[in-house]
Amino acid sequence: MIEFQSVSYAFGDRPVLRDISLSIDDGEFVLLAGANGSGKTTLLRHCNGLLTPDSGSVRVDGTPVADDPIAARSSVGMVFQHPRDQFVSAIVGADVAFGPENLGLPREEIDRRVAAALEAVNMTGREDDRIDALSGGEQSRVAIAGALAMEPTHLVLDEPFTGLDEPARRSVLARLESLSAEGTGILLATHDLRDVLGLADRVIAMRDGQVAVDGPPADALDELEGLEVRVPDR
Ligand SMILES: Nc1ncnc2c1ncn2[C@@H]1O[C@H](COP(=O)(O)OP(=O)(O)OP(=O)(O)O)[C@@H](O)[C@H]1O
Repeated sequence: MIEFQSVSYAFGDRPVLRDISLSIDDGEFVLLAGANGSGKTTLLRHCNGLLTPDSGSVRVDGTPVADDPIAARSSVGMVFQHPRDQFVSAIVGADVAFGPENLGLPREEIDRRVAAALEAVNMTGREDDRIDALSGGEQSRVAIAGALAMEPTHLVLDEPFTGLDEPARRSVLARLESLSAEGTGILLATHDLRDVLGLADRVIAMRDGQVAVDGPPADALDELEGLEVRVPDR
């Protein structure tokens, strides 16, 4: 479980998160919506200690992130908006294998995870490709594969579908759905709820650093008006 307790955070004198309290259960599939600048990325970056609250606390599986950021980083997989900053290797297979290798897993388990993660993003057989020769969408897919290969307890994704083509998007969505069914908590920030709403257990929408909407998709839809979120036609 990821728990935010009265979390506030400011960049300089600009408050960006204001007294956020919420928890994401294991296996829960949660969409995080809200206008540009409403605080979604800032909230996500608190989940594994990349940012530390000015007040309040964030706990992962009961342990305050501030007490054990390394544990939080291995339990919470993150996929960021700008994957270029996320790569540690020049080659696809080596990059995706990096996290599992750091966990000290046996070679065959690493190979299994890399193959499964690349399959989930429709990049089977691309292990030897150079990352700098990939398109932006392909790089995003490698970044997602890197997080999947860690098989984290929680997965946090910031606009993961930007630049992905339709088959890749469908494949990633299917993988997220099965991970959620297997018990992985998923927190996915998006402006566009159209494809993902059917998979979600819950929608949280932010406005000016606060939680404006929090509920099951069917209830949340009515409340999203005015929050600059694209919703399915009804
Ligand atoms: N490094 C930073 N330094 C100063 N201000 C920042 C920084 N990062 C974000 N902010 C400000 O914090 C506010 C919230 O930003 P955040 O990126 O969390 O919003 P968001 O909801 O993820 O937006 P988007 O939908 O555009 O990704 C914005 O006003 C932004 O300008």
